[in-house]
Amino acid sequence: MKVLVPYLKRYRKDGVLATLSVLVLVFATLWQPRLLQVVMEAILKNDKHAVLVNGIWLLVLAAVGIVAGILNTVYSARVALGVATDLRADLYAKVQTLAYADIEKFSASNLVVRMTNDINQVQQIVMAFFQQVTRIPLLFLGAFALALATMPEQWWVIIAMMVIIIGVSLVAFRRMGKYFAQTQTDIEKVNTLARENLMGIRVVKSFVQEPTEIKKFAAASDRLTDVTARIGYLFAVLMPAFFMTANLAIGVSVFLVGQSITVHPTYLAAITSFISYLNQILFAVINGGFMLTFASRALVSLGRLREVFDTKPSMAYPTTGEVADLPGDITFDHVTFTYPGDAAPTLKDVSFTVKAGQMVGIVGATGSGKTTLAQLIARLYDPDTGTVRIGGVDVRDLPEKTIRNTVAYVLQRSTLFSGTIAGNLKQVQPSATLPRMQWAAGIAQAAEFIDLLPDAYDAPVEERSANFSGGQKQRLSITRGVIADPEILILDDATSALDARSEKLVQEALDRELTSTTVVCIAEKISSILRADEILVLDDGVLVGVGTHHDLVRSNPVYQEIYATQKAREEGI
Ligand SMILES: Nc1ncnc2c1ncn2[C@@H]1O[C@H](COP(=O)(O)OP(=O)(O)OP(=O)(O)O)[C@@H](O)[C@H]1O
Repeated sequence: MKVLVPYLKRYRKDGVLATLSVLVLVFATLWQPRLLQVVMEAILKNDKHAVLVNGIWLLVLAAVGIVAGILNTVYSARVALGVATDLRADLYAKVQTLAYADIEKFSASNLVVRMTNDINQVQQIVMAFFQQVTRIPLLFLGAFALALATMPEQWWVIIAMMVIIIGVSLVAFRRMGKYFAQTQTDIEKVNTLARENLMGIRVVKSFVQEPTEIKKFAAASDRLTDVTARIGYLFAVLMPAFFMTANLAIGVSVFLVGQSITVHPTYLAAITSFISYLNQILFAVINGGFMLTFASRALVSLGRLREVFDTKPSMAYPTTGEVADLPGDITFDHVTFTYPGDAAPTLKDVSFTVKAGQMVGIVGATGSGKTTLAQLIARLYDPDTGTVRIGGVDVRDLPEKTIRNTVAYVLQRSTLFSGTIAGNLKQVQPSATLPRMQWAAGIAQAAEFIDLLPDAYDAPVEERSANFSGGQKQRLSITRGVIADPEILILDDATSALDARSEKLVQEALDRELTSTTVVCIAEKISSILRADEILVLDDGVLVGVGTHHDLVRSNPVYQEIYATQKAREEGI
């Protein structure tokens, strides 16, 4: 609840108006049966004037009730929508402040569910709060008091009805709460399965996994159907049970009143309003039960939102001291790094220095720590011990903006954002002109295919850049990486989908155009880094060799083995 208070305060005025209108609505609801009773008494007495006057009042009261109901809905919706919109914006902003490791801990899809589903739950409960929280107790107590006042001798009928309804509600709504919680979990499971399947649809299809996937999805979907059906059954039994109890109470009252109607003819008018009050009590109890059920769901959602808001970013950046032109030298000084939750370190006591403007290759078996090393340069993680320096400065002393402006990181499967090619490039350099984009695309060997697109740089990029081939995506990602002429460019297996000729052209263009940029190239193929000024050889997280290709091929056993294996594969041995 604490999370919600500051947001509710922003909409205080709408909240007060919603509450005031609900007060008017309750008054109108409670007073209508009373007036109806007066009208009926006047009819029985054949007092036409009283019938007319009170009849008009009844209509006015009904109209006031309708207007108050509409106003209450409008103001409640304003508060609910406002709170949800602000919460969503703040949550999104908060997620942006989290470190890469923090986001991995939550998982991206989990954060999406929190930003959508959980915020929807909160929106619904805020709406219900302003519609029902004052209304239910006032209606319940008011209807109870007025029912007693109307027919005091029937007090035991009211009490008996209330005991039965509240008893049934407690049992039924508790069970319903459990089922609702179960639906939340099941919806998440169905969502995850659908998302995983659709995102990996190529793998699913190429391994003919459709039948297995369909079975998995059907099982999760059946569980969801099952629990939703249980809620339906409960409703199916609950509602008639409530109405039967109320009707039984009404029946008993009518029977008892019928016994004495000849002695007290005014009872005929009283019984009508008494029945209305019994129905209002029923309505209040049912709505109260629903409120409690929904509130318990919303509390879980609020807890999940608070968890994100309370997460302290595991990395802090200095906010001042931005450095404009940091040179691209890279130093690792006895760096050891362990992934959060892992027992053993992934990088062990790694030390090396690369001068600005050099090209450095990183090789090693799969899982030897190449990507991890690159991520430490871009400060996506901090080392356990040791120091990573860029331009002679510890990366922990650099503002985030300086690091992002200095280091461009191109991944093998980089994400392009849906929009246009130009839009993606301008995300890195908002001022990028067309000649600048053409220059960057020329380096990445992307210009030739972009020029063939009908809209060229304004060509659309679909979700997950599905309208481009693997090689085109890589070229576009490299274009985005070089457009701002970074001091350090990391190519993490970023040319794997390029043919040998294009890869060579990219490298030559990088040499020619980005003369002062340090290029860190992680490559599976040694042929990609033959020309590197320095090659780092990693073996199970340990830096076992540093040198040029010529040095290493003569003296480094790990490098020799990788080289021999690749040569044999190329020659088809
Ligand atoms: N986010 C992570 N959390 C925990 N362990 C991780 C994480 N990312 C990588 N690892 C582990 O760290 C080790 C090194 O991974 P890394 O991706 O750096 O290797 P790599 O040399 O780049 O491999 P490849 O050539 O296959 O890309 C692997 O054992 C991997 O399982």
